[in-house]
Amino acid sequence: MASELINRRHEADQPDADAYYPRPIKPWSSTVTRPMRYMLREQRLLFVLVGIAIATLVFTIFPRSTPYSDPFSGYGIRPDDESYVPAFQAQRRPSLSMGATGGKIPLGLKRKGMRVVVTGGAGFVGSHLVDRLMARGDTVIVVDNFFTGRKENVMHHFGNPNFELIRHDVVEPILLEVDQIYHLACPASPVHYKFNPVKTIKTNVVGTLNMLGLAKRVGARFLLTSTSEVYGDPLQHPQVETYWGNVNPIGVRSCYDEGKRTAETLTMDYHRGANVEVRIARIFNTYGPRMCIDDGRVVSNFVAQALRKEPLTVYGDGKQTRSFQFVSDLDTIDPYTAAEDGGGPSRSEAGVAIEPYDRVPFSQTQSLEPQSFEASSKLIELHALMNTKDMKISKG
Ligand SMILES: O=c1ccn([C@@H]2O[C@H](COP(=O)(O)OP(=O)(O)O[C@H]3OC[C@@H](O)[C@H](O)[C@H]3O)[C@@H](O)[C@H]2O)c(=O)[nH]1
Repeated sequence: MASELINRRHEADQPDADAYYPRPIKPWSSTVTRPMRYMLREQRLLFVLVGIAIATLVFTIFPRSTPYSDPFSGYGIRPDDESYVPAFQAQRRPSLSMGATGGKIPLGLKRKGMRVVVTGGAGFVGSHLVDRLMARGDTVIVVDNFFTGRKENVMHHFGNPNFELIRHDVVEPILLEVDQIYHLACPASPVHYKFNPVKTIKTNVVGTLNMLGLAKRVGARFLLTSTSEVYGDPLQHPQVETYWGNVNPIGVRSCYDEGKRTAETLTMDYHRGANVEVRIARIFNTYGPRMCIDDGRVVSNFVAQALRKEPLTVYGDGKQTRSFQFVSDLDTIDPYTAAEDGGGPSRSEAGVAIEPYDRVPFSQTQSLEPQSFEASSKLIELHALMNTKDMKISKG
């Protein structure tokens, strides 16, 4: 009993671990003098002063001259590109470029060309457009997944500091700071777009959504390359831009026809709903250099068969008609800017009507749609269409 009491008293005498004891306050003189003594020891202060002097000297002799660098991604940024001013910087933060110091011309004033992205730019039509934009002095970023596009189509621009090539599928989002977006990415030959129909419509819908989202985000102007196939099997000839078409929604070509129609819808909805500046070009049958020999379209098929001295295969009854144009006409002829009263936003049709194939033997019969596309002989220049100022909006 006694021992128990003794032990308890012992516990009571122990200091309480949780109790708060303020630290003894140091005299103020030691708080000030300790760091000073530290600095003065071993000539540390001298070293600091010499460091400041060297830094001042370096910044005076070599003023800041590197251009703005994109804070978002590594895509397409070149430190040597002084003409590059991101769209959002030019539009929303003008004071940044105007306020650049160091004896150089402010970045915004040195800018020469546009910074543009061309999706599908390694393809047949896209690569010709890229040539045109490069010649104009633009900085061009080509985005292509090389499903039908080929590096050889743009290889002659490799090494040009104004050119960049990115392997990317537009069904995945991409972030680029650009002023203009030319959206061409999609297989265009019936053989190719029917190869994987789900992928084709996904490219048209999701891919176009992604690029429109980009346009909205960076404030870029957007051009959609649509197709004469939005008229389906037209009941009106030639097709005027206000004609809404006659399209089969469940046919084998629907992935492309309806895909492009949806892409047009999305483009207009982004324009009306998000104020994105848009252009839509409905391109008719185009042929020319860089078209693949196995492209599957009628011109390449006929040329390949003629070279091999084989009979030309004409599908169906051979009475179908198309409007054809040489690819350079799409990129070099003076612009026809559409947007007639009641028409969509700068919609244009390109092509010239030709006679049906009435003198070639046909060796193959198959059920086909549509029977004819006829443009009203309007020729457009894609890049000129993109740069038109007028836009008339359909009231329909
Ligand atoms: O070997 C062939 C190939 C095609 N044809 C016929 O020639 C016509 C043209 O066919 P193509 O395959 O060249 O192209 P389509 O006109 O059907 O589609 C094209 O139209 C507009 C563009 O946007 C697209 O690039 C493409 O889909 C069709 O009636 C087709 O049946 C042949 O008679 N023989």
